Amino acid sequence: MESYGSLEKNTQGQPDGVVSLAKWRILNRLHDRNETLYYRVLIDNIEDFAPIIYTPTVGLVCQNYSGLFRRPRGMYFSAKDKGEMMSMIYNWPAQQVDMIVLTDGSRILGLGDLGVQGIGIPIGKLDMYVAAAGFNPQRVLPVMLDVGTNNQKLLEDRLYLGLRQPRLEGEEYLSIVDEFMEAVFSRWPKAVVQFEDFQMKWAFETLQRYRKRFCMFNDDIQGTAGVALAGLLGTVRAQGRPLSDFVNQKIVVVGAGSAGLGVLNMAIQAVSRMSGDNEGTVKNQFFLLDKDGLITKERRNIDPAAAPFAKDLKDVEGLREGASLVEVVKKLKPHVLLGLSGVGGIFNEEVLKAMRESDSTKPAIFAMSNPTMNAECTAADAFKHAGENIVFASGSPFKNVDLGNGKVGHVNQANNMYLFPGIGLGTLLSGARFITDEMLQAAAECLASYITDEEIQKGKLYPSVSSIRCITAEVGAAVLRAAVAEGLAEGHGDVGPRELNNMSKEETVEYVSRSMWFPVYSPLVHEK
Ligand SMILES: NC(=O)C1=CN([C@@H]2O[C@H](COP(=O)(O)OP(=O)(O)OC[C@H]3O[C@@H](n4cnc5c(N)ncnc54)[C@H](O)[C@@H]3O)[C@@H](O)[C@H]2O)C=CC1
Ligand SMILES: CC(=O)C(=O)O
Ligand SMILES: [Mg+2]
Repeated sequence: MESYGSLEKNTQGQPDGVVSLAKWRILNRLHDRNETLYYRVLIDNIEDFAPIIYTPTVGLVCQNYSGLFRRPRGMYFSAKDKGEMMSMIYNWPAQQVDMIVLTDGSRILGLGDLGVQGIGIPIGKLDMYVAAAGFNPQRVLPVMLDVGTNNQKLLEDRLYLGLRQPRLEGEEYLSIVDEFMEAVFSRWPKAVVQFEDFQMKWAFETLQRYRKRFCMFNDDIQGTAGVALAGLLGTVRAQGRPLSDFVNQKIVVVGAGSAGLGVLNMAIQAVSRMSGDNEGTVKNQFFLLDKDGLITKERRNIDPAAAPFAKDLKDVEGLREGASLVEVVKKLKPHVLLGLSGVGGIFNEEVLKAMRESDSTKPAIFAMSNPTMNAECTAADAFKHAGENIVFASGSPFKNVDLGNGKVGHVNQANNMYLFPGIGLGTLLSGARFITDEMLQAAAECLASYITDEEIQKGKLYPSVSSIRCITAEVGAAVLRAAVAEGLAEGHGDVGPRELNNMSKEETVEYVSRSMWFPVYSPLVHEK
């Protein structure tokens, strides 16, 4: 910590990226040298270190990974390993693996295709699994599926570590993922696999293909959706309205990719539960834009995944197919503007100023894209242009904004890190063979109810990252109980389904907390 502190002192005035990378190097070296100590300092300083081992710095690390690479971490399965993956999995030295985070590097944060350099993301996510959910670091596995890259710059970079070929497509691609999944679950049938940062077409396709066969989820689609839903419910409370008023909120979602569509799907399920209406009739309050503007039924070649959310022109009077973001905001005066576009700065001054006319007493602005450069707007700009009355959340951390006269604009971090550790841990301890919508919904509802009315009044939608272990214990317990309620829990270790079933809510939280690994040095000589 002294070394870390003196680095901060000695690098004053240097560009942020240089300083953050230097910090990452210090932590990475410690990770390689002494795992126990690494996780202890991570847990004790999670609020300060999360921005280094996770977003935003992890994005910069991935962009430079081939140059930063010193020692291998995780496992790489390349297209050339076809037919060998079972042997490779059985060669992994750990007896038991509980949690795997898997990527193919095709959409790393908002940074696009980074090929095998994307391995930084599974490593960072699993660091959060250890820090937040107490997974034993000996039992987690970061995985890169190297199916090539379409990033020309990387293909030409002499330091690039991955296969120098265009990405596999179609059946060839799927056969690699199939082989990997079958190999993993034949050795570790009780493992949980998180799909992370796959480009949209494969994110949806693999989720559909595996979710009823294997214990897996897609964090960008499902984890993000739960965090966003919890934040959206918080904004209703922030307006002093009952939760049932959620059905009346006008919500503009910018970005029709895996994350944006995941959020819409989950939010619509929530509205239809609240209103008792079926999903077909509750879509009116949601508006979706992609790079070509407002998506309506007039859209040619509409993506099938976005089609259910396309607007009928008669329902958006005064707007046209492909209307720009500023046109949409001016016309609709939405309660919430939520960005998952990956495009930095698209909530520009004009758009933010238009939010001043919002129909909400407390308009909400969610700039959820990562890393910081890709955020739809900065926190300072949001409070400056949209007004001091807003609630604000971003995917990567920003400092709270000084509004003068002792007033502070609170910055929330709307990031799936609030949920994925609990989804993974709750699922593992439940022993469920797959992850259902009900389990994910329980996770989102748990997070939404974690925050008090008093905190909401201060503009807080999510609890502090420093209490991430407590949050994860609650979320994990909620997921576990949902699995029990659905009759899916088969138990874990010595704790069988009957015991799980008999646990009260408090006992379940206690059980989840007790199951968390904590970094202490294990004695080399045991007491006699
Ligand atoms: N805060 C969080 O927890 C999470 C944040 N994200 C972030 O969300 C972003 C998007 O992720 P995915 O949905 O997986 O990507 P994606 O590539 O599947 O989708 C991006 C979408 O944005 C749209 N888009 C591009 N330019 C646009 C523009 N100028 N105006 C409006 N829409 C535009 C595209 O048409 C596409 O629909 C990334 O930056 C990622 O880091 C993703 C998951 C979780
Ligand atoms: C946070 C995250 O999963 C993403 O930006 O992709
Ligand atoms: Mg992601």
